[in-house]
Amino acid sequence: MIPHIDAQALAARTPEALAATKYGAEEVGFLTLHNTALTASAVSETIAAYRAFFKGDVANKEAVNMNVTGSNRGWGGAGSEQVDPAANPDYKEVFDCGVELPKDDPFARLPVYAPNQWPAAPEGFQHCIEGYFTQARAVSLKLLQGISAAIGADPTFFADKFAKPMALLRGNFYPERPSWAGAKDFGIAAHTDYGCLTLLATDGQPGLEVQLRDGTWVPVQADPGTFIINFGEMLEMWTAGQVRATPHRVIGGTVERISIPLFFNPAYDTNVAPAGAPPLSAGEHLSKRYAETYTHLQGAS
Ligand SMILES: O=C(O)CCC(=O)C(=O)O
Ligand SMILES: [Fe+2]
Repeated sequence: MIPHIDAQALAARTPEALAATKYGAEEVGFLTLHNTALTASAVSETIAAYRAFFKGDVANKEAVNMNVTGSNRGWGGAGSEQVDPAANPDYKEVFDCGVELPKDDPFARLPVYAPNQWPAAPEGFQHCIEGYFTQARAVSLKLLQGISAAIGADPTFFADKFAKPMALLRGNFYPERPSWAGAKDFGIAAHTDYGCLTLLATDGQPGLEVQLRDGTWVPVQADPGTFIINFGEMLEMWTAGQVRATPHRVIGGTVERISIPLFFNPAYDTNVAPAGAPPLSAGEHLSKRYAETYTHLQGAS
C-alpha cells in the first residue's frame, strides 16, 4: 500500500522513514506526507482562494484565459487539457502559475518561464497563491533530498538543479461529474506527471486513484495538512527507472473537489537522461509534454 511518511523523521533520516520512502518511491510511485512546514490552515486558506476564483465570475476568469497565449499561465477552462490521447479532454478547470525569471536572464523568454497572469478577483489571490508556492517549493526540495537519501543517491545533487525551477503550481477544480460524461470523460484522465515530484494538497474529497503494478486502481485521499506525493517522468528517466512514475486519474463524482499540485521541475538546461544515455534537457521534455497535452498548444511544436 501507499506508505505514510513523517517529513520531520525523513529530514532526520530515521531508518524507518528512509525504508518507507524507498518503498514508496521504488515500488508504488506514491507516498503521503505529513508534518511539513506547510500547515493545514495555510493549505485550507489557499484552497479557499482557488475556490473563490473558480466559482466566481466567468469574465474574471476569461480575462486571464491561457488559451490566447503561447504558454500555460492563467486559467484553463474545461477541455483545456487532454492528458490521455485515448480519452476526451478533461472536464476539470485549472489555474496555473510558475516561476518568473529576471528579464535579463538568458532563459527568461522561454515559454516554460512565461510571466504569470493574475485575476482581478478574489482580492488577495496573488499574494495567497505566491506565498503558498514559495513554501511548497521549499518543502519539495527538502523532500527530494530525503528521497535521494532513501534510494541511496546523493542528497546534495539536487539543490543547484532547482535554482531556477520550471516549477508549476496548479489549482485543479473538478465540478460535479457532468451528466453527459461517458467512459472517455474524466476529471483528469490517466497520466503520469512530467517532472520530478508532485506535492499535492487536496480539500479532503476523495477522487484520486493510483494504478498499482498489477493494473488495479486504488483510491488515495488526504485532508489539508497531509500531502500526496508522486514521482514524474523526469525522475524516472534520471534514475534509470529506480523511481516510478505511476499513472493516476480522477473520474469524479457527485461532490466538487479542489486539488493543488506543485509540479517540481528542475531548471531548463538540467540533463535528466540516465547516466551513459544521450543528454535530454528537462526543458525539452517539459515543452514536448505541454505541447502534447494543453489543447491550445497541441500541434504548436
Ligand atoms: O486532483 C488530483 O488529485 C490529481 C491531479 C493530477 O494528477 C494532476 O494535476 O496532475
Ligand atoms: Fe497528475
